[in-house]
Amino acid sequence: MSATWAIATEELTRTFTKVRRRNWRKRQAAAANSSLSSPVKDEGTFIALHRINLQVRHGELFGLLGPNGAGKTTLIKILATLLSPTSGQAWVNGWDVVRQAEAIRPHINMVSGGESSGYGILTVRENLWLFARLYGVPSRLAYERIDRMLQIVGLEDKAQTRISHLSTGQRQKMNFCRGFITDPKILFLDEPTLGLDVQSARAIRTFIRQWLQEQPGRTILLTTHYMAEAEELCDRIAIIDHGQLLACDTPTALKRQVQQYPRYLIHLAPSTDGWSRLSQIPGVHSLQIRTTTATTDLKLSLLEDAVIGSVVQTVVQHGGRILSLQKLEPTLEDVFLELVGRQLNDQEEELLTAPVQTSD
Ligand SMILES: Nc1ncnc2c1ncn2[C@@H]1O[C@H](COP(=O)(O)OP(=O)(O)OP(=O)(O)O)[C@@H](O)[C@H]1O
Repeated sequence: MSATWAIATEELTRTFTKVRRRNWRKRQAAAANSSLSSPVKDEGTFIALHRINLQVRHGELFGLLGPNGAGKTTLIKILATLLSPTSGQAWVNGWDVVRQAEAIRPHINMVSGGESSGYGILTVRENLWLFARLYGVPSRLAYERIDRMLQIVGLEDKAQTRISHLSTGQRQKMNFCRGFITDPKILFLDEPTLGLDVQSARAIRTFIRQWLQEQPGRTILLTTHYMAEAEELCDRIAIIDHGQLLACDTPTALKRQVQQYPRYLIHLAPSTDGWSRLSQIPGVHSLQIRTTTATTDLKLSLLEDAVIGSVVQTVVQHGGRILSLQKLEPTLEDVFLELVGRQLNDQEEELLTAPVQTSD
């Protein structure tokens, strides 16, 4: 495969062997007392990645979105040459991840949210300098980059602090800096803003964009649980679940896939009137009614935008007091729900996907 793509995979598959540990200790003891060299294991195979075909362009910010256990980290580890595929192939900058791992490594870097890398007795600045030197970055340039990065993530006052004295979030910020000080051509960011406060996460997102714009050709593969983050940052997004690639496109194109009809949400002052009559209006495709103590919410899907006029008229004629009316644009959450069958972030659940309580 030529270097046309920053990252490419073909039928990439990774399985893990499941070892059932029933009676493990008993069997170990039995083996120790017998001529058997090791206990017998019941084994099964678990498919973490199944025939993934993916192409990421040079200069792209490409997102991997998927629930826990979807296979995101496994994919990143294979691309970062830390794990071998079971079958299929993968290339980074045109090099094969198995046969040409040595060629790939100087040009990539990887940051995993929540990792605890580094040497506790060294300070933040010393740790980062050490990593930069391992990649052959000249000492002065390394210090320049370190100081810039620490400033960007707001960690400059901790530069001389031993990393064993850092909080989890501060350590995460340091790891983020580590990813950039080697100026990689291709960077793997696995949940880079996991657990960070809102302001720090925003600063990191701004920097990621800026870093890509500074020099064309740099590529980032990012995994995140945060839909808004994926939507804000990524040029294209791949949605994976149970090791399978379910969709891959720009956020706009993905959202277009799930919205067939224009949708509207009307908040009414609480009322008990028979709003199900709205579904009789020509052009109303579907209607959901949800009643809370504060409002009666009508979610409508219409054959065309013009129908909203008749809906409003009917509501007013029947004494409905409209508190607000909004057109609902599809979100990545809708796409995810449609493809995966459940939400990525339960806490982000909103009216759009909440069960309809009544339909009077
Ligand atoms: N070394 C391993 N041995 C056995 N199973 C593994 C191993 N590594 C990962 N798995 C399994 O492979 C599946 C995919 O894991 P992976 O870490 O890639 O998911 P993920 O999408 O990154 O999830 P998360 O969002 O929770 O980090 C999981 O079911 C996991 O239990």
